[in-house]
Amino acid sequence: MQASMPLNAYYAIFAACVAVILIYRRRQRSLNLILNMRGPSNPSWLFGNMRQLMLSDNYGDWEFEWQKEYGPVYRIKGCFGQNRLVISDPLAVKHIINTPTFTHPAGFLRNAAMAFGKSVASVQGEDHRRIRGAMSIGFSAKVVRSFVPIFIDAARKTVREWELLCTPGTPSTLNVCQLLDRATLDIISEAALGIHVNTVQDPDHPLARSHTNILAAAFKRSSLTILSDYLFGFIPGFIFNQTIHLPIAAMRAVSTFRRVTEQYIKQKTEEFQSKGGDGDNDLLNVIRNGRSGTSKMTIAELTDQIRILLVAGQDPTSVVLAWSLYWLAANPEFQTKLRQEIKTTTENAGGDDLDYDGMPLLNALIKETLRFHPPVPITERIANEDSVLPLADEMVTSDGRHVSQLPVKKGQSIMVAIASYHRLEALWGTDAHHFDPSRWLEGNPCKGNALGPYGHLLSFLGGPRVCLGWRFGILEAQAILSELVGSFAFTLPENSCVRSRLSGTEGVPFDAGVKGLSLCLARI
Ligand code: HEM
Repeated sequence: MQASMPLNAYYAIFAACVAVILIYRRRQRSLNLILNMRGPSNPSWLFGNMRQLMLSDNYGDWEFEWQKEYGPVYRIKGCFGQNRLVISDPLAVKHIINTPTFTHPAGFLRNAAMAFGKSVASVQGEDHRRIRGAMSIGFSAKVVRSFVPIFIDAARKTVREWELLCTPGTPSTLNVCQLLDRATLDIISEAALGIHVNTVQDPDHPLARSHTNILAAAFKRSSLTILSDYLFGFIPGFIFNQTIHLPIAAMRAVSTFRRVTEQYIKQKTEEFQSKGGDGDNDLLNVIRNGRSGTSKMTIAELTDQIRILLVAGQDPTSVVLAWSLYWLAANPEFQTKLRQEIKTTTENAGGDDLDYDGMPLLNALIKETLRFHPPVPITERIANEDSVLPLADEMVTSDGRHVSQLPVKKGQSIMVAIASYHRLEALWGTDAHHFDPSRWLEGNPCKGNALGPYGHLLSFLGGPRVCLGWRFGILEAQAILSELVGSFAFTLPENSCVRSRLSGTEGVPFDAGVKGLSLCLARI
């Protein structure tokens, strides 16, 4: 016979169980700092805060407000309730970009591998060190300087095309992005491969068409791409690799780009061999001839590197040029002074190469543009093992604790907030949210240590995966802007309504809701 327990005892046991669960969960919560971090409320279980972050009307609308409210380290929600960290704290960023524990997410690496092959952007560890080591010879200051005539030639062709499009004597409104995109594509095709595609004058070159299509496919941003970027990381590799055969525009664009680039590189290689190993001074040849021994790349590997250069080396520079022209149009006084600086420097050079680094206004404009509109405003990393992030400033948790370091678990997603880092008032001053190139005229305006290679900016990231082409991009922007600003006066059209929107990984200008930038041009 069963002994019966009084009802009160059941209630007592039930209450005790609930208390144990609550205490356990509370203890777990207090042990897992991420759950106790402050951050915005979650508007959707499916998308979390990702649509606010990635699809906002003006890049940073939400992110900069969150930073103001929660500081340089906070938690947002990703898809399906995932916890993500958003970090602009200088010490934590330095740790993340310099420590091999933190790598690109699997989805990014697979996408990059599918589009470009085994390129420097999609490999890790020893492979990355070897390929980067072999490529770096093509990006020394000396080699990059040898490309200046290519930069100037493309800029002058752009000037001529704009002249044809403008009505003589009156300012004409043009979408400047179209020709900036083509000029930067002409430059990278010639510098990387020695091929004159001349899309500034004829956009219908097969390489240009395949390039445009792959960018269009890769750079779409929507709720669907937010979900697919997240889910792709979970698909087994052998299934993911089959998606290339799907009959959709994006996959057709990838296959065509791979095929077309392969044809051109094969043709260049045959030329190179027929000349007994001698050839043009393009990156393909410089890198091919550069190293011996274990760091030497096979032809297949070289092909993959040229593919990534054609994309990574074109779009961000075009974005910097577009935003620079936008801010010049918005700041006529600065524009006039810059034009005078270009004129004086050109006269002093007397036909020799311009000393671009000796032009304070030009460099102030480029640095402020890179600060205010870093072409890559945010980049994701995953912790591949448990780790502890040091923090420059103490973080306050939602239960009021002050912590000076943040433990992160293996698998944690971290958004390195490049654009937010550039808006930290502690580093850049209380006017960090204002575009003001003059801040660069009296020494370096950043109150912290340099994390990246240029101007204390994070625009090129830093550490072992620092942008390979940062010198190339800066010199290209210097040369092209000198030509364009020396030839045209730029003003904003009436009712100009330009926003920065995320397209792929980049914050590009959108004018009245459409990708591009309309400016009024008048020939000087
Ligand atoms: C002003 C223009 C540019 C900006 C702001 C820029 C920015 C960046 C950033 C932020 C990264 C790191 C992305 C990440 O890890 O998430 C990167 C990587 C890279 N960039 Fe640039 N970039 C520019 C121009 C160029 C140019 C002109 C080239 C080549 C000619 C280039 C080639 C590369 C390559 C190959 C990588 C991958 C490096 C690696 O993973 O080791 N970039 N760039």
